[in-house]
Amino acid sequence: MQYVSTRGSAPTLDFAGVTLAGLASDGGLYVPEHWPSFTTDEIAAMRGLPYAELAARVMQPFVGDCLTPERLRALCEEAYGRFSHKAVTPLVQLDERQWLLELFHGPTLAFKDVALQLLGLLFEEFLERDNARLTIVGATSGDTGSAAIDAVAGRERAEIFMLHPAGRVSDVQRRQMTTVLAPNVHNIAIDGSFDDAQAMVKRIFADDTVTAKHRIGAVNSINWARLMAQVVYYFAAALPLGAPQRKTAFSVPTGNFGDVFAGYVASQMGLPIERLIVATNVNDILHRALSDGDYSAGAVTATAAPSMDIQVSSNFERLLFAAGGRDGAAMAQQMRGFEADKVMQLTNAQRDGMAALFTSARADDADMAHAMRWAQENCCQILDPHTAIGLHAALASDVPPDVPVVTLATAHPAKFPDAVERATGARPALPARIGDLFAREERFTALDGGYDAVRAYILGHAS
Ligand SMILES: Cc1ncc(COP(=O)(O)O)c(C=O)c1O
Ligand SMILES: N[C@@H](CCOP(=O)(O)O)C(=O)O
Repeated sequence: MQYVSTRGSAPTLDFAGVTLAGLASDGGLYVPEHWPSFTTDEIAAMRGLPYAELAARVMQPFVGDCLTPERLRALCEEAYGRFSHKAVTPLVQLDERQWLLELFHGPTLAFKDVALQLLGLLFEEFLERDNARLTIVGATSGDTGSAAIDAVAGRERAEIFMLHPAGRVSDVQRRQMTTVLAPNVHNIAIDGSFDDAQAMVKRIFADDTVTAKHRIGAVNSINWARLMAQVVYYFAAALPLGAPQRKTAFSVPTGNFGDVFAGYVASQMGLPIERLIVATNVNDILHRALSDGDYSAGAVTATAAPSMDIQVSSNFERLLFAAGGRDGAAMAQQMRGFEADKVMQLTNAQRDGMAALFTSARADDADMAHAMRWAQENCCQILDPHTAIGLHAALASDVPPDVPVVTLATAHPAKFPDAVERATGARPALPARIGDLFAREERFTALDGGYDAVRAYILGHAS
């Protein structure tokens, strides 16, 4: 399998190449040059497989000959062996048609672990092969940071610089990052929003002084391997609900559009998906883009679901490219316009390409709290704020009544105890394995000098 950039002018790479490259050199995002697909019989034969085996089967076409099937399976077994639930991503029934897909049983309690546990191993594999080192630069609104740090801490060939917006992640999220004291981990609190942090990361990739000295890598969902690993759990959820004979709908709490784009990829591979519901908080650029074609970024508003406090939604570019006819030159021009003005109108082709599969909904903090209470009162389930936004959208959707609706439960409620307690009166406890989180020493550097300060810090500390 070869990968092409959404902006058309970066070199074509194989899977190992895109995994280590992260962002394409023309500023675009890598996507497979075509979507591999499974037949109905091949999908039916996946039913009942252990998660690691299912993962290897779904991902093999993307990996191509960069890993043997046996090696890919071994890496999946190692990655998913660290999850605290044997099913890895268990399905929980809420009522006759509503389901939750619990994606938070990994080491850092959010869906990011599903991809990042594997990505850490893939980095090691490919860096060993090239006898190379990688300087990872990432941005987080709370969950990618800890999952990436857990996956990379202590590794020989990689170091990580993780930028988070100061004061805009929960205390648990911050401590999950800043209490990891491994020498190859550098936490940086920036003065700004997640969007500012993400823009700095993209600038680092384009900064010749930095890239001349260090090979820069990505752990954010700009890295194709992140999305590839997330495709798997759409299969894991749909198979027990009747796929490939029966369709499933998914409601996906969305910020950077990685998780829901993985659902789009699953549908392109032949998984029968009735609908992908894009659920946003009041930072609703994606809801506006999908409902009336207006992709214009305003200021980021802080909400009770801080990981989705995002206005510039990186992976939307992958959907615009795929749904709009795969025209790299046009995409580059459209994105240059957006980067300059923060305003973009979707083309008719792009809107038509999305209309059949995607709908969207927006939830404010009151809607979120209402959904949390619904789950608590009707199903004895305590949800985290992001999952509750997904459930709000699922309950409000007009999916046909015979189609099961699966909400992706993207984080453990204990990551957001204050918001959960405010909405439900229940204060979720941290799982025992991180029960001492608030007693651990924290280490991070606060930088308020914008891009130049971050760049100088990385240049001064990268080995
Ligand atoms: C808990 C949680 N839910 C949902 C999201 C949104 O996922 P995505 O950015 O892939 O759209 C995030 C962050 O990205 C998150 O951390
Ligand atoms: N919500 C994310 C934001 C970064 O998204 P990513 O999927 O592109 O890494 C976070 O928790 O950091």
